[in-house]
Amino acid sequence: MGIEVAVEGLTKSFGTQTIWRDVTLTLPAGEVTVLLGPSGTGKTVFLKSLIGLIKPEDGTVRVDGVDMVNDPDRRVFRARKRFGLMFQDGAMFGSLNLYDNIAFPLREHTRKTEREIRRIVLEKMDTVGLAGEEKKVPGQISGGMRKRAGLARALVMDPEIILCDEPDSGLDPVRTAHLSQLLIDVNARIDATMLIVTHNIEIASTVPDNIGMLYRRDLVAFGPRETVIASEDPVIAQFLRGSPEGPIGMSEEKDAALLAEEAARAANRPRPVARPIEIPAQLRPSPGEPERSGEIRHAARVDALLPSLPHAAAEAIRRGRVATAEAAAVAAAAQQAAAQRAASASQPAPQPETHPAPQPPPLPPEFRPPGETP
Ligand SMILES: Nc1ncnc2c1ncn2[C@@H]1O[C@H](COP(=O)(O)OP(=O)(O)OP(=O)(O)O)[C@@H](O)[C@H]1O
Repeated sequence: MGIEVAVEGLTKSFGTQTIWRDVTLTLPAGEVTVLLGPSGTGKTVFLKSLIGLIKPEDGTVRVDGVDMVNDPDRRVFRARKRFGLMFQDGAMFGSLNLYDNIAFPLREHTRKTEREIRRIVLEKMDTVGLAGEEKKVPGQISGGMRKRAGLARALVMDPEIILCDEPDSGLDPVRTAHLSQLLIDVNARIDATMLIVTHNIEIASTVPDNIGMLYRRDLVAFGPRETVIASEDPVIAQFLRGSPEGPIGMSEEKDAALLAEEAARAANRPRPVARPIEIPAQLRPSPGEPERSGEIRHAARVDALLPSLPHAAAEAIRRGRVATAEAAAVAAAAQQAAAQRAASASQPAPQPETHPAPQPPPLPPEFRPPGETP
């Protein structure tokens, strides 16, 4: 089970350069959170601050009673073992094969026997789809495999919190989609609290329970994925659309002259037709994986927020949930059909059978379309 990470009033500078100030957020236990932000806004610095590798000047990061910013090194070092870290480049030792790279934290930080280490390493390599690749060295494998090896290494110490720094960097869209699914499956299996730093809008809109965004030295958004995607804030909307138009410029922020020029250009264009907000379905665990308990807790929090949201956002959340439930029903039907095919292939005389169509989970009353009864 994952544990909560509570960040309060965190401020970090290097010399005269303020990276971010007064950042307050909570990574809810067992949920997946994505941290977005233009390049150079200090996302990696934030990850390093959570594990006490970088010390902010102000604020606290509390992990089960330990303050990773202000407590003595001994306590911070012990608490750091509860984190699993997946670095951008995989951070593999080039001279060690994958097995030894993944075994490294166990040999370094535990007194486990080689037999126990072998069991754990092979299990984690299997989890990330690298079974049989133990002897390869990092130079012999693709970027996607290196990422998965990095994830396997992050998992060997049974972390309660997993931090992933740009897990998708350098990956093609198909491998990024596989990695997204893998992260969701890992979350379903071990219920760890996860924080993923990424620029990838597809990951941000379909993977996490929560989204945070850093911009101009502030945390400008933090909340459930649905409410952030439905936000009308121009910075968030521009980032999620990946559009050059808006307050975010080439060097993080645009100057006033450029913004005024853009506004004048926009005023001369016909107004675009307002489109309804769309909240994509969230990825679900693969068939055979457990349900994510983080997802259930997250849904309850979103329910509590609904009455305070603008009508359009609440409606978009309702449609998003219907889409997620429909996607789940389609996946369940496909799984059932595959199981039927497998069963009939092994039977000499298949019997025709009828099955009721899978039902999506019931929606809470405020999500039901008008006139629909449960
Ligand atoms: N140890 C350090 N000493 C001085 N400045 C640093 C240090 N580490 C990071 N910085 C500065 O902090 C700023 C934020 O860096 P960081 O790598 O956290 O940004 P980021 O949001 O992760 O960027 P990207 O999305 O491009 O990876 C940069 O200006 C960087 O130069």
